[in-house]
Amino acid sequence: MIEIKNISKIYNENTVPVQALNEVNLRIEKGEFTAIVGPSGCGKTTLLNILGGLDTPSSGDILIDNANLHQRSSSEMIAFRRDHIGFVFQDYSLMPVLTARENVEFIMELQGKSKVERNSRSTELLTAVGIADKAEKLPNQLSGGQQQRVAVARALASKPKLILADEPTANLDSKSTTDLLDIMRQLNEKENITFVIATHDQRVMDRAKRVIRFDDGKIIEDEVSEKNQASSL
Ligand SMILES: Nc1ncnc2c1ncn2[C@@H]1O[C@H](COP(=O)(O)OP(=O)(O)OP(=O)(O)O)[C@@H](O)[C@H]1O
Repeated sequence: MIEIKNISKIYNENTVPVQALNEVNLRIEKGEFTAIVGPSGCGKTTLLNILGGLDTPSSGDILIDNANLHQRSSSEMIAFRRDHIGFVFQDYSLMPVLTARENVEFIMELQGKSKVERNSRSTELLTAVGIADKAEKLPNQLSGGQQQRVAVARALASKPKLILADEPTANLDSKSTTDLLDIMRQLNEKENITFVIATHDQRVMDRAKRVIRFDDGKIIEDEVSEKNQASSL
């Protein structure tokens, strides 16, 4: 599904260029639940940003379902991201003036979906992440764990094939982390959504089907966990 071919990224903004990714090759199949791990600065966020079309590689190609991601024009890229990729960030990144429901529905509004359709989908998603009763609350009326659940529901609103999550559990307590991982794994199993998660969190690694370890912009280990495949859920 996703083929990362010889991707390198060099940041030239400072006097000394930084090579964040160094000829990375990787194939991620549909339905994977993959953790990208490694020390701070090893290139995890850079990889996710390039995979999500938020940043461009210095060289190399990314193919998603055989189509070259970065050969799109900027308007095509915006539409592709909106329709096919969901993002979950460490700081939740919810819009503070919108309720949980409105945050979830925002992308559907951009897609031109009717109010009835938006409402039914947001109810379904907020129920799936266990906070339907908080639909009319603003983000600052919710706990961190609840806000991250809204962020996951929002990421799913456009029915994406791929969710990219950057340190989604970094600000969560243990119970919220377990709950969030349960929700993400269930979505992965039931709807075959591919998850790629950059993380330092051992609890995420323990639940991942595959753990890819980076160091200094390169893959140094790529391990599939037999115990975390679907049958063990
Ligand atoms: N916009 C930028 N300009 C210059 N250098 C950058 C930029 N973004 C990242 N870098 C550098 O690229 C390297 C990889 O950064 P990246 O954020 O991808 O690492 P990371 O593995 O996600 O780190 P962390 O775990 O701390 O989030 C680091 O050396 C970082 O300082």
